[in-house]
Amino acid sequence: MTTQLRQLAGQLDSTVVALDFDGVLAPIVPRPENAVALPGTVEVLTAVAARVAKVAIVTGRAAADAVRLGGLAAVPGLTVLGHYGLERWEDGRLDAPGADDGVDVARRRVAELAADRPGVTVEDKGHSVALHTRNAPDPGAALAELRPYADAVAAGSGLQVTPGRFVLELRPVGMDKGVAIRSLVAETAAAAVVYAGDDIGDLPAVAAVRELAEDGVLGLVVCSDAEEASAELRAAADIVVLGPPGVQALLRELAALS
Ligand SMILES: O=P(O)(O)OC[C@H]1O[C@H](O[C@H]2O[C@H](CO)[C@@H](O)[C@H](O)[C@H]2O)[C@H](O)[C@@H](O)[C@@H]1O
Repeated sequence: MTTQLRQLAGQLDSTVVALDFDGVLAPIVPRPENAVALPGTVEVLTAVAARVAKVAIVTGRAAADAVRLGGLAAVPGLTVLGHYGLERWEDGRLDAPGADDGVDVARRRVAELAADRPGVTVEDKGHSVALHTRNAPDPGAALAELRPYADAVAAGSGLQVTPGRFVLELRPVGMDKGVAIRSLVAETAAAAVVYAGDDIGDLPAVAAVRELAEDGVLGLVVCSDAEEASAELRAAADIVVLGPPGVQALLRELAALS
């Protein structure tokens, strides 16, 4: 048994378990549309959901995409917060905001940026657009070269840039995974929260877990590690496991906690 998990014994029924999708439940693959949750994900999430106050997926993906790619509709009581918390999916029902004019502007500019850069692709997520460089000849160099252009497009369209694993996301301001975590804890009146992530976009969730601890909410941060995982998140984590298989093993331990 992972030592840190023992702290949750006796209060699992007032614990929120919140998990990122890509790199945490789903192994990273070259093309976003081909990502799928690791086999066994639905089963382990179902087992955890039966023990805790709430299991939630908090993702940069559109909520419906994460549900579809993960087969997550089969998990009873699951909440999926998409677009870093802008969207909420529950029981097959999706609450989402209206279209953002800034995203419409950015969509056109981002397509122009990708057009003359080999291997750079655009993921249009509706409420945000992402520039992916994983398939460029030098993904890191392409990301660095594109960053100032993405910043300028975001500034001109009232959006923010969230960098990630060979990706630059242009998305509305005002929402992040920290806001999402605080809402989940408040609405469940949770005494403990576990958050698992791997990337820069997860850092606000880590900050929220630490702030909640000051109010007496027990917090555990899990890093789903990989060479490209956020070094800051790895350093801040209470538990470091190796990628989605490591996360799944940890969730199995959590579900079996007595
Ligand atoms: O918050 P998350 O659930 O971690 O989502 C973050 C972004 O993940 C996806 O991109 C990443 O995964 C892709 C599939 O494995 C990979 O090809 C890409 O290089 C990664 O950056 C997703 O495509 C984005 O929309 C998410 O925001």
